[in-house]
Amino acid sequence: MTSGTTESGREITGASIVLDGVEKHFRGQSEPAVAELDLEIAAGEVVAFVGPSGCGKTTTLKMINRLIEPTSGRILIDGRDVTGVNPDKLRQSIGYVIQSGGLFPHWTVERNVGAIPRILGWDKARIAERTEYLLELVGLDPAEYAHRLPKDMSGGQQQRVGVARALAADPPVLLMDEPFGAVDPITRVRLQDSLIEIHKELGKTIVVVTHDFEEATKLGDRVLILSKGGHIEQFATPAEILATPANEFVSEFIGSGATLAQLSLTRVKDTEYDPVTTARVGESSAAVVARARAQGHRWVVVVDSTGVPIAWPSLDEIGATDEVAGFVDNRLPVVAPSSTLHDALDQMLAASQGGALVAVSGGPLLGWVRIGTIIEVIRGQLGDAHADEASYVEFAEAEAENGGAS
Ligand SMILES: Nc1ncnc2c1ncn2[C@@H]1O[C@H](COP(=O)(O)OP(=O)(O)OP(=O)(O)O)[C@@H](O)[C@H]1O
Repeated sequence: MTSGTTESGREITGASIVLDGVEKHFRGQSEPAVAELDLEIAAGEVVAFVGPSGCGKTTTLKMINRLIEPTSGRILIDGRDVTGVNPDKLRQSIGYVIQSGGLFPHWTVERNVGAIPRILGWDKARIAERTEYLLELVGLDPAEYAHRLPKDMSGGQQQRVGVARALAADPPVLLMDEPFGAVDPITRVRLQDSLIEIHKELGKTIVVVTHDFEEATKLGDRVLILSKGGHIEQFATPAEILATPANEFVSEFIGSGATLAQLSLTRVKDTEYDPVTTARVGESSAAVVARARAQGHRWVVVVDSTGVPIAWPSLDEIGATDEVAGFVDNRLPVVAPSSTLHDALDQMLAASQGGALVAVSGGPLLGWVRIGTIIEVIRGQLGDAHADEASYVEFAEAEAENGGAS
């Protein structure tokens, strides 16, 4: 395992992955699914594989943990050739997450997460401690979820358990095959944000296969664009790919998604937040209104006992009852600092609000970001070179004027 720190000072616990002339020729097929692929992924890096259907993304991913045996070539993890290693042993050291979660439906969450540590012979106390840590890491309260069955959880929650399970034995590498492909768009954004947080915390090497170029630009430090036969068209940072597509294939592939992907290059944390007045359920409404007025705020954010925002009422709405009500607004636009500007705009427009609250998942409320702030950033990004995209800005501005919390 490689040690050291990233630019942000985080410890790298991931391992490098090298594919050296790797090829997969399925029996009965005239062409190889993946031909002579050379690829180097640095320790602690997140790499997203994208490309048209059938280009060999999944085959390449599954060769890394040898769920698919390469026909030829070498695969090195942390410098060690793993093509001759016992595949079961190898898979215990590489986390793997698939689209549907792949959980055992009749096992509790706790049992699912502890599956590999049990095979590795960990004692019960160590497994219990690790499970609790991991459930918290993926944003699930252990007290509430450890004893649940996957069938009694939402798709997004099951995916969180899938990630916890994949990380159970602290593998240096995490492979993910369309991990968020089967959940609704809002859950998808939250799961992406959680993955970014987890990566920041753990510094693993992550390889993620996705159909969605925008998701690739959001998650990947670098994006690998493949064409048929696992041919590399471009392997570069999202910004590089958008600024200088390597060839016509890449330009066409990113084509209509390019504008949205531009918005994905800037994160909410790169913009300015405005402060909010918060209120607790049951507090005196008059005191809350006075506090908000003193700050010049026309809205307050009601938070639950753990500090998680639950509603964003106006002062008139707050003043309608003596005490702050515990109403939970299920459409509340909340984004994480790692969310992209595109995620933030989506949330605002879906909620018909002129802003979105910024909160670390399950953590403190940091403030709110105005649609106007985002529009300014987009304007700067698009510049004059993309005058036609101005219509998107106008659309967003019109939405902002039509109402919401700005
Ligand atoms: N088990 C198999 N036997 C024979 N051919 C296979 C097998 N698995 C994949 N292939 C073929 O290999 C090629 C690459 O498939 P692969 O699943 O890796 O593509 P992909 O890029 O992940 O596609 P998608 O985005 O549709 O999942 C395809 O032509 C596919 O039909």
